[in-house]
Amino acid sequence: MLEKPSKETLITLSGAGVRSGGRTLVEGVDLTIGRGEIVTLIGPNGSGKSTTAKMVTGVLKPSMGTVWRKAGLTIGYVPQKLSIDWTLPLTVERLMTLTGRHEDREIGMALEAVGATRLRRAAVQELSGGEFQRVLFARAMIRKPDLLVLDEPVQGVDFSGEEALYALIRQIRDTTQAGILMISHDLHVVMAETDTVLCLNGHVCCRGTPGMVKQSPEYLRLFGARNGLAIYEHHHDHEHHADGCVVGDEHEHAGHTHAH
Ligand SMILES: Nc1ncnc2c1ncn2[C@@H]1O[C@H](COP(=O)(O)OP(=O)(O)OP(=O)(O)O)[C@@H](O)[C@H]1O
Repeated sequence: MLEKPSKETLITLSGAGVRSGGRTLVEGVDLTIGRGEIVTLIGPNGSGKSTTAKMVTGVLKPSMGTVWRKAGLTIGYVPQKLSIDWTLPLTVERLMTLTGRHEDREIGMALEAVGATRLRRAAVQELSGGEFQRVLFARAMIRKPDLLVLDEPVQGVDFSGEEALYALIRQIRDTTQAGILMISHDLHVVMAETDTVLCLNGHVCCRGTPGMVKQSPEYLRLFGARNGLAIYEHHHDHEHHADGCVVGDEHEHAGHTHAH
């Protein structure tokens, strides 16, 4: 019998890291994202999630290790924050064309794909957190990227909005087969469809598949049943100093305390 071909690799980071101003921001990151795969980065503040995402998007060059990208790889990026002048009137339609010219039809299709058609002529300033996030997704998807990088996509969105956004990410993955790299603002709860979770703290502390939320009484007790989410259980084989350094490692780190 023929073996099922493995998913096309979009990007591979091998031992990748960044040093800046004499500090190691993150190091030793091994990470592969294939077509249709969802990889989630978790870790405390300052643990190197954004730095790793920036190596993936190419905004930052690794100072150690390598980053390999499929030839012609297109990346869509949904930032954590968008620096726009909130005092100037700006419609959703205009926001979609700020960084590139797109036909009316393309804008319409991108907004429709994220369920935001009715927001086309709305003022960006008046959107709810979840609506704004959808519009940012549409803006990233308009280039039909092979890889979508989402920096804390559900931050500031309430529980039901969060579920709706995860459903949208799932739908985008299913329909476009884009690879997805997501930064989670939560240390324990990640999207259930996540194929691989990487827990960072200046380096990769642990990695694995998330456990199913429905099997976690602790989670159910806290939040009740929620669809589309899962608990990621941490299993680390090392301890950290108060500054985030691994006990037994002598070099300098930029991270913070991380309880194991
Ligand atoms: N351009 C830079 N120059 C120097 N240090 C930086 C730079 N960018 C980030 N850092 C530092 O690198 C470390 C990792 O930052 P990074 O933004 O990757 O963390 P993060 O896990 O995304 O944090 P958060 O959850 O707070 O967004 C932090 O200590 C940060 O202060």
